[in-house]
Amino acid sequence: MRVLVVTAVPAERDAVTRAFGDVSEVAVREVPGARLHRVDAPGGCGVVDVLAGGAGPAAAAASTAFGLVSGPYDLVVSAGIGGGFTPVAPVGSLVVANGIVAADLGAETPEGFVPVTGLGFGRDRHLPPRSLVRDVAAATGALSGEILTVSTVTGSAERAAALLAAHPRAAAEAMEGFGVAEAAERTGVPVLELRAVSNAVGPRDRDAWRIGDALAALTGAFGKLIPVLEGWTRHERHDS
Ligand SMILES: O=C(O)c1cccc(C(=O)CC[C@H]2O[C@@H](n3cnc4c(=O)[nH]cnc43)[C@H](O)[C@@H]2O)c1
Repeated sequence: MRVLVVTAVPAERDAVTRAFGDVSEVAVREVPGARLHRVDAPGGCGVVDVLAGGAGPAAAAASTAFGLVSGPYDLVVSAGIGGGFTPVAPVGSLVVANGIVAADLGAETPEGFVPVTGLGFGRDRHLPPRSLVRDVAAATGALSGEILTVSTVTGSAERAAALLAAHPRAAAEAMEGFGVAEAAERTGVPVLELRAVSNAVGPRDRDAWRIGDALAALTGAFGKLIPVLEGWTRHERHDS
């Protein structure tokens, strides 16, 4: 099993690698355009490469594309902290995406926001494998829902309400998932997005972000994830 995990910042990357042991013992591999932190999956069942690719969908897409060069990979995971929509995804909870949605990719019109698909081109969502989402949710306790990819962190109740009106199945928002998925899709590699909720989506209150708790939840989730990913890549990848 070979998995590429893409986070935004080094603190998130280290929260992932910490699930596999001492961060100081992680092997660093430089590949053109990306720096991979490689850990051995428990039980000798493969490798997990973790990449802090930068914030936002463009940085995420570019760094994922470079990271994929060192493949082949069975799966790409967009992971990190994120904002949770209240009351579905409270601070400290985990969300696994059953849809990775580009929430602000489109056009404003007199009738409201229209996604690129409504304009007749592009795509505005990627769908992770259903059986994998189900198994990851069961193993980690994550709830499954749509995770919105936004270029601007939501900072008002009005914007949160508008996003929910446009995407009623949204559970969380973050800034990289759609970019990671766009790169993965171009090489035919399945994608997953997993977020630990650090803050509520709504009026900006940076002091209320529980980043440490969310990073700890991310570490805990990855500790439970590997047997699921290993089973899925071995048995189910081709029929889900
Ligand atoms: O300051 C720190 O110590 C620190 C440690 C880890 C991560 C951070 C970040 O700021 C990560 C930025 C990353 O987080 C996602 N995120 C988190 N909350 C939201 C949100 O409400 N709306 C959108 N994105 C969110 C996002 O993917 C950022 O790239 C800081």
